[in-house]
Amino acid sequence: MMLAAKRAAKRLVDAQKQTAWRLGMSNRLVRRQIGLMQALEEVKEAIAPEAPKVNADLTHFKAENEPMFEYLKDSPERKRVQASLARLQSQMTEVPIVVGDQEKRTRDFRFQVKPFEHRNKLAKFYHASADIIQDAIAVSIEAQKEWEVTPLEERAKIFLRAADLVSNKYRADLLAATMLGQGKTVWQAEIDAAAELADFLRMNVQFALEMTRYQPISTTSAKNSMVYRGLEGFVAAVPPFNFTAIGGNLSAAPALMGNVVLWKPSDTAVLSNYIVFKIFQEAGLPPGVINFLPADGPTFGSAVTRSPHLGGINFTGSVSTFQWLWKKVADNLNTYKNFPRIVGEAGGKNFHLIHSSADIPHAVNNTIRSAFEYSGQKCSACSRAYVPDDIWPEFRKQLLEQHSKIKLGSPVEFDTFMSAVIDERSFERVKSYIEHAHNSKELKVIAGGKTDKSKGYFIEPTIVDVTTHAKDKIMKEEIFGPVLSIYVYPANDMEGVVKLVQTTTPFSLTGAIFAKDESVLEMWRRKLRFAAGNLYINDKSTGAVVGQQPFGGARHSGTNDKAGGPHYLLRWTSEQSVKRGLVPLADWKYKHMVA
Ligand SMILES: NC(=O)c1ccc[n+]([C@@H]2O[C@H](COP(=O)([O-])OP(=O)(O)OC[C@H]3O[C@@H](n4cnc5c(N)ncnc54)[C@H](O)[C@@H]3O)[C@@H](O)[C@H]2O)c1
Ligand SMILES: N[C@@H](CCC=O)C(=O)O
Repeated sequence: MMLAAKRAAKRLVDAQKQTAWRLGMSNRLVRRQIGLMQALEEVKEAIAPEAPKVNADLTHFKAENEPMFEYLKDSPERKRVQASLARLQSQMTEVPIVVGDQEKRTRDFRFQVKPFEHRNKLAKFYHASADIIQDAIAVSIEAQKEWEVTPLEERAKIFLRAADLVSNKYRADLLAATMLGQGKTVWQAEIDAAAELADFLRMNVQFALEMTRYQPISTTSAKNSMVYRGLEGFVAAVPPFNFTAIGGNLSAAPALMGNVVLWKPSDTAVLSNYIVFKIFQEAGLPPGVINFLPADGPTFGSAVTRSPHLGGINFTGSVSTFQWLWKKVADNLNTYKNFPRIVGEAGGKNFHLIHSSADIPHAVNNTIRSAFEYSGQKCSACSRAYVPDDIWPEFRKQLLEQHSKIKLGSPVEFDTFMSAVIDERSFERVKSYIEHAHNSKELKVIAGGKTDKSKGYFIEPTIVDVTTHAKDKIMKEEIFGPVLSIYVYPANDMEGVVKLVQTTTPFSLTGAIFAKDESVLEMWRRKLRFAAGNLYINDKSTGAVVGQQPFGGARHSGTNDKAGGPHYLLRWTSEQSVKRGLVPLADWKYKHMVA
């Protein structure tokens, strides 16, 4: 692209020189002026983000992880994001409900605010009523007739085009909406709304093509085949607020496999999710395949679980919401045409387990990042750490030193490391855990601990020493905020600490072990086999990359269907086995029956 830009710029300069030289020669001047304008167009095209390109032949399609920008000072990518930030902040975007090709608005409107300046409204959106949700079900079932029989390659091309729009044309807007609406710093927005989203869209295409390549064995007497159908009915996609990419994936992955979808975005991520939805439209997704339905959670949950057409639920969020939905499905089981597929990724209480042989600065830096990046609002965030007493004094010193350098502030300032938590409900919940730590004789707040919601929902990165109380609720329950609790264990009690990690919480999402001693790593790996769906060795518990660390946990952390992995799409297809007989049957009797 740089070469093209240089060439176009040179043509522009040449055209300008010649224009000046020929000034006064009117007919040539006109031609020159035309040349000048053409050259200007070329420059604009060359410096603009690349236009989407989709390979027409997908036979050997292999997806690659999206390269990431760093947003250094004065870089073109930072300027693009700054322009998008300025634009989105200067207006209030209106987000309609979209059912089929119809935009809808209701009297029940709300505003999405910036978590770090909650008086500022970013978007106005409308909640869909139960009637609109019913309409959307009917529209989607109608759309399914054509979409489900559209060849996979055709569906795939739409999502590949969408991925290119994410990587290029709308990258800056997606980042800006995620920064302003969900309070992410530019880097956190880049890994989510650009890289992870583009990766989900492309990798899912590769996985779908690979999966559907499987065909059963045929013989001389029968030709066998496998048909990869969508589910009969619609899929309800219900994402959380914290990852723009998850909204895109929960809706696009089922749609890629021939399903129709009702996508209910989170109220606190509605703007970024709407941009993703618009990208799907621009990429060519037919109306009604994915319907965009901001709504009150229980209203949406009740409406979709009441419908006989419910084919599946693709959920990510808290355990309590997931359990609520599952119970509703159980209550309505007799009304469904099919057993709905239920995929749910839920919360975590993720651990960093550190050994005496660990590289201390490495473990400290990883713990700071995992516990506090995006204010601890990742399902994978480290919120409990186990440090042996023989290295604790040094570990503590380094941890507090690094902690003191963290900047808590507005995410639109590029030196900010973490910003406000998402909303007042979350602020109050996290604050209650910090107050519990302040008030408990057994817990000691050793860093942070202050909160302030006057301007934004700010909570200091907080570190709690749980000293003797390894099973305090602060070590057990998901907090989903910037609170790290540390238990200092006797270095010689390796069995004891492993048991604590295993049994303290009902979750099993992510966990990290830090040691240089290989025998310890091996032993911990074996003993913690069921303690984490994603286990990290000498690396932090956050930051799973699509196609590299397929993501998900078991126990109360979810159904562990591994988004970003090759098997996820199996949940969104209902296979049909077809046998075609090739040889006429001349006699119904078996050979052993004939004398
Ligand atoms: N395991 C994972 O992959 C993963 C990834 C991201 C987030 N999470 C989890 O998500 C949670 C944070 O997200 P959140 O606060 O948005 O979660 P949440 O459970 O409050 O909400 C999730 C979604 O469910 C909707 N909802 C709420 N009640 C509903 C109901 N009765 N019926 C239908 N929908 C309903 C919400 O509006 C939202 O869209 C944390 O627990 C975190 O660990 C898990
Ligand atoms: N992809 C994320 C997990 C999503 C949960 O919030 C990570 O691994 O950090």
